[in-house]
Order: sequence, then C-alpha cells, then structure tokens
Amino acid sequence: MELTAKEMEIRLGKKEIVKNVSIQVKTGQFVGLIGPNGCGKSTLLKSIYKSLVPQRGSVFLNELDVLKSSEKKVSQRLGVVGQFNEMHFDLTVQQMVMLGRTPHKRMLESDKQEDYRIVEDALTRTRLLDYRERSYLSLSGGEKQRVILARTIAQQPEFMILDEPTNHLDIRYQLEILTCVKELKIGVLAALHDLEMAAHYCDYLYAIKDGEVYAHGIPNRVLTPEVIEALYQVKCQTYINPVTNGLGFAYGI
Ligand SMILES: Nc1ncnc2c1ncn2[C@@H]1O[C@H](COP(=O)(O)OP(=O)(O)OP(=O)(O)O)[C@@H](O)[C@H]1O
Repeated sequence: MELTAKEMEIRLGKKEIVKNVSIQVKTGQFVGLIGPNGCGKSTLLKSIYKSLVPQRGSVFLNELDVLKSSEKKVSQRLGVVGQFNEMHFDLTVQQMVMLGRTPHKRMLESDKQEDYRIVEDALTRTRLLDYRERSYLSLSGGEKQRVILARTIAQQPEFMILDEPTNHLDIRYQLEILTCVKELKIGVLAALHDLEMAAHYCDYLYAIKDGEVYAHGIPNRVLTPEVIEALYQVKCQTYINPVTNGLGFAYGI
C-alpha cells in the first residue's frame, strides 16, 4: 500500500507549522522523518492520520482518500503508534491488544477464535506473552509503548505511522521494535530521532526543517555532516560504525 501526502499546509493558531510538504512512501518502504524538536514532524503525521485537519493538502493510501474517508475505513488500513499512550481507565494487556481488532468488527460483535490468534501473534512479536494479564496502567513507559505497538500489529494494518516509536525504550527494545516493524513488510512512515537507527532501518528519509522538506533521499545522501549541521545546529562527523558496519555519527556543539 502506497502513501501519498501532497502539498500539506498546517497552521496552528497564527503559526504556519507545516509549509507545503509532500511525502511519498512506496509499497513496502520504510520511510523516516527526521528533524529537530519542534520542526513539525508530529504535526505532519497527525494531519496524515486524521488527528488534525490541515489547511491544505491531500492524503491518499492507494486510491483511498484518507482525509475524506471515515475513521473506520481508514483504521482498517492504517495503524498508528503515537507519542503519548496515556489512558484513563485500566485494561489488561490482552484486552488492550484486542482493541486493535475493533476496526474489523461490527458494533458489539464478540471476539472470535481468529481474533485471539491474531492477538497472540502480536503479543509474541512484541515479546509480551508473559504480560497478558498485567494491568496496562501498572506498566513502565517502555512496556506501554510495546503494548501499543502490539495493539497496532493486531489491527493488521497495511500501512503504519510511528511517531518516535522508540521513545521510552532501552537500546535492546529500540532495536527489537524497529526490527519487528520492519519484518511486517508493510509501508511505514516513522518520525525518528536516532540518526543511526534512521540510517539502518529506513529505505528513504525526509529531513524537515522549520516545517519544510530540507532534504530527501536515501539515508546515505541525506545524512551528511552538512545536512545534519544545518538541521540541528551542531558540528558533526560521520564514520562507519564498527559494530553495525552502518553509518555512525559524532556530534559536538
Ligand atoms: N496547538 C498549538 N498551537 C500553537 N503551536 C503549536 C500547537 N501544537 C504544536 N505547536 C507548535 O508546533 C511546532 C511543531 O510541533 P511538532 O510537535 O509537530 O514538532 P516535532 O517536530 O514533532 O517535535 P519533537 O521532535 O519535539 O516531537 C512546535 O513549535 C510546537 O510548539
């Protein structure tokens, strides 16, 4: 499933936060959004997953006009892992992940054997099988993050949007979560802060600065010292990381 967001413009209050941004994610591609705090990544993602109405622009998932379609129709295809996962009522981990099945059900339809199988698979992929009876509210930030990912996997989306999915996670789980998402082999658009991870997991990157696309291309082309210095106002050198054999970054002010 292909995502095409065209000429997106978003104003919040009097401020223009996203300025004429176009993004494309081809079928099966893992595309990253990078850029400094406050550059507009979350705002752009929110407008793509219908949590914010843009002033201008269009979003298509293949032929589905996302901005003009119902929540239910969109959530049958699009899964979202957002930045904040707070809830006001408590459920077990199993119940939380089962919520991922909601878009595929009719009103008040009960859980079927197939739903339990899908939830089991999502819990296995996110290494949460031992947590199924735990209360969601009692979990740590990182554990909650994994439950939200499991819920999104149980939704069986054909496309996934992730807003800093590795927020709260220790390094092992950061790697595991991104590997787990990559293994789904669906189109992904993810805001990422860790540039080594962006270089490793993304097929293509959009670098955002002041609400505009500053650079885009394959990671090796975008993650140059010049672009990183311009984006983050730091000194930067790149090197080959001896552990991963991928791109590494050294920073200073
Ligand atoms: N309701 C609002 N009214 C006015 N400005 C807002 C509102 N919501 C967000 N902003 C501003 O919009 C800008 C972009 O915020 P956004 O959350 O999209 O950035 P981001 O790139 O995702 O940042 P981060 O990396 O810190 O998550 C910020 O300057 C933020 O303060």
